[in-house]
Amino acid sequence: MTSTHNGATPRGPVDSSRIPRYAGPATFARLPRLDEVGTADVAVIGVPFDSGVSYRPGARFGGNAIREASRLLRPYNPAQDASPFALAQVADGGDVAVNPFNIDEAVETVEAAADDLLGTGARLMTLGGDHTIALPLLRSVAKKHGPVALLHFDAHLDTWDTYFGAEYTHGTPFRRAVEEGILDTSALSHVGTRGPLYGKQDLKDDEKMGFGIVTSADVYRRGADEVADQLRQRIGDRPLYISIDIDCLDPAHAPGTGTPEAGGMTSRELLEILRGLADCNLVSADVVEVAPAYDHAEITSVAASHTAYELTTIMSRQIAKARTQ
Ligand SMILES: N=C(N)NCCCC(=O)O
Ligand SMILES: [Zn+2]
Ligand SMILES: [Zn+2]
Repeated sequence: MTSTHNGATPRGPVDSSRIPRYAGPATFARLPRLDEVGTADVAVIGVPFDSGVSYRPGARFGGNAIREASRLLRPYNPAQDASPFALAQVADGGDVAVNPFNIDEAVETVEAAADDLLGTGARLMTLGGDHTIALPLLRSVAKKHGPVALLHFDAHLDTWDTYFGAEYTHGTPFRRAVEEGILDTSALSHVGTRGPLYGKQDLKDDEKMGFGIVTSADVYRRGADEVADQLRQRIGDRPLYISIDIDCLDPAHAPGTGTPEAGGMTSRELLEILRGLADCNLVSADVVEVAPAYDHAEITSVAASHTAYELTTIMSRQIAKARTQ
């Protein structure tokens, strides 16, 4: 049996063969709460914040919708041949209580919460929230690891400058992050990019910041395996942060989001690309922009819960591997 960093056997999810999976309060994958286990190797947290959006609001409800949709996740992940919740202690740290009326303060609160959790040795699996929250999360991760490689799955670049004069919005986190020097600009990629822009300059600015782009059409034409291989080569063994805007998926696969764009990836393509990155040094990740009010039959939150499950599995495998070295 594997042990956690404090030597204990990981406490896993509620046993769904004894307690029906639809019963009781929803934590991610029916895992224990962080306060029930003390510390965790991977802390799943929610950030109920959507004051940075440019179009439809509602991502403040995303974290809890993902938790609800994650009740059906099972403990063994055949795609990565791993039992993520036995390899490492994964626990649900609840929500960060962020100010909905003051974006600057909310950004500070998220950074401080991430500092606290990363300080305990945990990696973070954050459930958003709008994409604004990636900036404070990256700040915190960079304090620990130095500038990190970034894989950004999104229909949008999110490297725009300001909206209505505001610097911290869901369309601007990665420009701020590059300006602050918290990203390793030799390993930055957008995946799933598509849709109309404000002008051609958007792409030129983005390229100058160091980003490579794998469009949604590239994924379709070249296939998930080839894309994952190329990304893996670019990332190497650098500390990696993965930020997943659920609108990287086609609206057919993720209707419940704030700024939908036609022509996106399938959930199968996204999951397969992630599985192809299983050996990368994933230090933390987020899944954001799930807006349940626009969802149908939990299509979006089911896709998001499986996405977070793959990311959590990658981290748990890495943690277990590091322990045996
Ligand atoms: N991060 C997300 N989802 N969207 C950014 C879109 C910014 C815009 O409306 O131009
Ligand atoms: Zn987006
Ligand atoms: Zn985004």
